[in-house]
Amino acid sequence: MGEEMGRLVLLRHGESVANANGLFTGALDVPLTPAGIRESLGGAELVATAGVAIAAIFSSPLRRARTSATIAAASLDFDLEGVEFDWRLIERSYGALTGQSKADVLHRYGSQQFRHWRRSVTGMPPRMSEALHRRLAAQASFHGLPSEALPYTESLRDVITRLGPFVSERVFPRLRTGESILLVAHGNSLRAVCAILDKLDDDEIADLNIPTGHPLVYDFTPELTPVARGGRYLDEESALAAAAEVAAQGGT
Ligand SMILES: O=C(O)[C@@H](CO)OP(=O)(O)O
Repeated sequence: MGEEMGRLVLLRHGESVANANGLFTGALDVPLTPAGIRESLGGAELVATAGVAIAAIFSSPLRRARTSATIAAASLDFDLEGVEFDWRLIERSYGALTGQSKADVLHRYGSQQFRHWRRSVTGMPPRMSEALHRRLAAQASFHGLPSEALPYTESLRDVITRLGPFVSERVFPRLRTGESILLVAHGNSLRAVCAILDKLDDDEIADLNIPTGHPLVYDFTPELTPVARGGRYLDEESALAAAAEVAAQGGT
């Protein structure tokens, strides 16, 4: 039965400089750290070893995802020119929190507000200033993208809304024809993809954390329901330990 359906592999970019410094990143266009480069390579090698024949790679156009997608393409012997970029995979806009220290925000506003902004479905960080918006829009990765690619702030619900059409227009049709896909994106844009695939409720979304560099594989029934809810990490034990570390960022 489900054998002819393609597989979907979700890969969060490797550790970025902002991740390493404990900053809210969102639309900040930061590079990977050396450890993040190694993580991306390790993640791609796991996909290659698992024998998933990737027919399409979609990536967020932000630098940290682009680098990870490039590393993955090279390890999977996938034509670099064939990597497709889609702005809808960009990280959730963290509004005025962009670039701020998670520990400072936690200290200033308390754990309830911190978790509401960071993990709830409806929580919206305060809107960013015009000056910050101008500075972020001027980053090279945003050149040529539509204005919707850089909202002044965003809830996870907004990210789910922008990714719904991406999943139904670009992902599902290829899975139906048996093509396997690699999606390279960000912690919160991938949480939104999981929310769509698994039809997660608000509490499940709030508890979901995606670690950097660990491939998460979904297999589907012909009705495009995940065979295993939540998918399966190729390196389950270390991925779950890394997800717990993400959950604890900022001291929560
Ligand atoms: O800072 C961010 O943009 C995200 C992902 O790196 O962090 P968080 O896990 O706190 O949502």
